[in-house]
Amino acid sequence: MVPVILVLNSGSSSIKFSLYSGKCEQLKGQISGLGAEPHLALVSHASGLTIDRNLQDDEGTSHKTALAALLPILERELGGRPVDAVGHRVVHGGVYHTSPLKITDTVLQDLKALEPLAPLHQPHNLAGVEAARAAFPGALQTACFDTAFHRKHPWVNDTFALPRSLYDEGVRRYGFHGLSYEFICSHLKETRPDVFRGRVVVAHLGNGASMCAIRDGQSIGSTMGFTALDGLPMGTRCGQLDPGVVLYLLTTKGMSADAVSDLLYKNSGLKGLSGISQDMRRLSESTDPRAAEAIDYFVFRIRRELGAMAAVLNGLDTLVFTGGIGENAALIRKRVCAEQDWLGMLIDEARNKAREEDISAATSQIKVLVIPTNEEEMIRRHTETLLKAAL
Ligand SMILES: Nc1ncnc2c1ncn2[C@@H]1O[C@H](COP(=O)(O)OP(=O)(O)O)[C@@H](O)[C@H]1O
Ligand SMILES: CC(=O)OP(=O)(O)O
Ligand SMILES: [Mg+2]
Repeated sequence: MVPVILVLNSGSSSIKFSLYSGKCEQLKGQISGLGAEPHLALVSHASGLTIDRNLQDDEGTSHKTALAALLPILERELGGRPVDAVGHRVVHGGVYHTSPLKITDTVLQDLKALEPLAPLHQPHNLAGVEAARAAFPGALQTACFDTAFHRKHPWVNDTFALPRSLYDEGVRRYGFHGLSYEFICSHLKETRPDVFRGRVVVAHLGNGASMCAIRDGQSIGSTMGFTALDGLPMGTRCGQLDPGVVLYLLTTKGMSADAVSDLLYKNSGLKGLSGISQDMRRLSESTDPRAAEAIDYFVFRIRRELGAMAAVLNGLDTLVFTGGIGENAALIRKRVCAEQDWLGMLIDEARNKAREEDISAATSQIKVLVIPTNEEEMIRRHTETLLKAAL
């Protein structure tokens, strides 16, 4: 029998979901704007059902209520067919979870303990697990980790220069967006094996944003660290920060730990710098100079990290853009790739605007690609493997 697999990717303000019959995607959608302007968009390739509507107040207040609104729709779509497995994106797997696994009560407890290290994601990921366990009690539940892809990166990229005891207790540079990087690698391996074997930097630029240096499909290093706060500035997260700033906020300004956490996770990044929005589309359309400055900083940090990664990789063969901004914002791609003569990197304006997969100019020494990521498909593959192993 072809297995039915549901994938849930619960993010900071959204729930992305896909329903598969075997390898075939049957339905895909997302609930966005949770807690603000919740919206449900869904397309079923199987039944032709499309939904594109705002959620009612009581449906969109939290991840839990949104899932409760979604589940009857999925059940109708399934028409009585049981769900064999539910695959979940779990952002933080800590030191020990280095590959996808079946969720048991013990695993769930373990993952809950990591909530403080990913407060924007982990509680929502696990709320998704609990909702799915209640709705589909017979189904295998799996956790697929954002951190797993990076666990074999070199020690120099895994550690901070802190006393060893902290490393030993798990204060490490984990790195995130691993399911996205894994998907990009599998796409490259299949369609461009020469590129796959080379020196690759992937820029996953979405509401959360990070970059990863990759060789032979292996993570060499990434911009995110112990938490998903580090590295590039994001929609609402600060990115790289002198830890002295945190000490200043706590001591001189007397802020509470919760207030500092809110500041760094929810009110910094593009939102904090612009004072307007966390949304790149809105900032790009704005004439406010603060919006332009927020974008300047975003682009500056990407270029800086690209230089650092090219140095670590001893050169660069390919740059890949992905994520909501990487896939859709031609102007950001153009600005990241402008004046990169030292790298010999040049993009073709027309191809960039048309969002072709290969946007490099004919004379460019570096390939520049735009590849839509698919974290849900990666979770499906892992879940299918675990399902087969469980039979
Ligand atoms: N056409 C576009 N131009 C610029 N930014 C865009 C465009 N489409 C989407 N984005 C941006 O992509 C970001 C969301 O990326 P996404 O990867 O979907 O986020 P998440 O991290 O929540 O999965 C938002 O900042 C949004 O404004
Ligand atoms: C890890 C992370 O930042 O995820 P997202 O991009 O979904 O916010
Ligand atoms: Mg994302």
